[in-house]
Amino acid sequence: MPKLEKLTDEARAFALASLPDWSAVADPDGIHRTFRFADFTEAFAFMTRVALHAERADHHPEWSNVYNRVTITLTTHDAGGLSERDIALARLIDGIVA
Ligand SMILES: C[C@H](O)[C@H](O)[C@H]1CNC2=NC(N)=NC(=O)C2=N1
Repeated sequence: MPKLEKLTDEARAFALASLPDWSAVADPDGIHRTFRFADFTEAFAFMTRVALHAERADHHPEWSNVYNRVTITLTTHDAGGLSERDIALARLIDGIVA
């Protein structure tokens, strides 16, 4: 399982450079991405896939859904900020929508 500690500034910059569709957010300290789908069914199917992975990894997104739009913030509550677990989940999510 990826490490729980908050990423150093250097590790954070390195990770974000490889996740061009995600942007850093300050409160909570994490990363953010908005997804748009054809309709609610597509959006919810995506959320279901992410949810199953999140539960398996015991690492869960902060997210909301309005019709075909899903907004996700990834942050590690137990670390008080961005950790490798968020980076791993972001990569997994990118893989799902790719
Ligand atoms: C007890 C359980 O392992 C923890 O509460 C997990 C659950 N999911 C989590 N998800 C996220 N995003 N951050 C956490 O710190 C976290 N902790």
